Amino acid sequence: MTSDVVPQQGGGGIVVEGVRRAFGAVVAVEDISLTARPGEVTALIGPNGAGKTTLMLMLATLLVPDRGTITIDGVDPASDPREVRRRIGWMPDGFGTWDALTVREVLHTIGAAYDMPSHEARSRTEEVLAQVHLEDLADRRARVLSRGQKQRLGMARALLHRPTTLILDEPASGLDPRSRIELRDLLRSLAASGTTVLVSSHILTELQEMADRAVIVAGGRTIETQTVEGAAPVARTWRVTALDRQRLVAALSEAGAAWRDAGIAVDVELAGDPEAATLLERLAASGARVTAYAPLHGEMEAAYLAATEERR
Ligand SMILES: Nc1ncnc2c1ncn2[C@@H]1O[C@H](COP(=O)(O)OP(=O)(O)OP(=O)(O)O)[C@@H](O)[C@H]1O
Repeated sequence: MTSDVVPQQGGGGIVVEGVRRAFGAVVAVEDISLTARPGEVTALIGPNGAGKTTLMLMLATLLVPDRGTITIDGVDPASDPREVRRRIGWMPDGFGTWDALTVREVLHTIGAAYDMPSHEARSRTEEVLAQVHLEDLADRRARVLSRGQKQRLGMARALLHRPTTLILDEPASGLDPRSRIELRDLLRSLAASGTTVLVSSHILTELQEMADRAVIVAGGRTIETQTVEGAAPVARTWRVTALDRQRLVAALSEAGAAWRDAGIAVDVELAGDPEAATLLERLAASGARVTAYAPLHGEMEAAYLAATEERR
């Protein structure tokens, strides 16, 4: 094993087709298909128990599917787990570390596990410590790290061997606001340099800014895949406030808009952004003096709510 970036065979990225995995009578993943492309950040989102972690464990070679196929850079994790482990950086949701070692020693040990020559493991350790902003804590014992600091160490571990593919299960949980922004920027820059990034999270506002594509799963099945830019036409609620509420309500009724009271504001259901723009023009002309006009949920949140509504 070396630390060089591994050339991709054929179609790179992650391709999952019709995958199922049960634990006895519990079907954790029923039928999931998805593609995560090199150079993109793909968000894996879905309710608790949807099967996201189980799928990621299969991608990370730690579980074998009962049915369906998985390839990572064209390699099947079930038949060639060693090769897949060379290509992937895996950050589980909660992981143990060697508590007696320092942060730096943990990374040196990981480097050795990837058969990196010692000098290379050392220089690469310094690079990833800088990438995740852990330089100042490099000589602390891993056991005294805070939760967010442990998350950053997990990210450093995942990056150490320069994987082509990152599989990250809730990497932002426990991170403070600045660290979240830094993680987002890091993932974007890794994607820009050709890495395939698959990331699960429940924080949709954050994924909205980070991801190119979202795959929504529920009940162990893929229920929707969409590009983040393509998410805009979804129907969603817009919250409106105006200095003259009476005129606002009259103008909404005149426009035939479906609205309801929301305290000092009014919530309006609109089919998409073009309808929102047209309504805003009418409200401006009505003399209601609109002071705020914005969607209640981001595009990804709205798409998620719509896609998962009937499964509640
Ligand atoms: N080893 C196991 N044995 C039995 N059931 C399991 C096992 N692992 C997962 N499950 C079940 O499979 C389903 C999917 O779990 P999974 O952890 O993959 O969901 P998730 O989408 O990651 O959820 P969350 O968002 O809460 O992390 C759940 O109902 C869970 O209880």
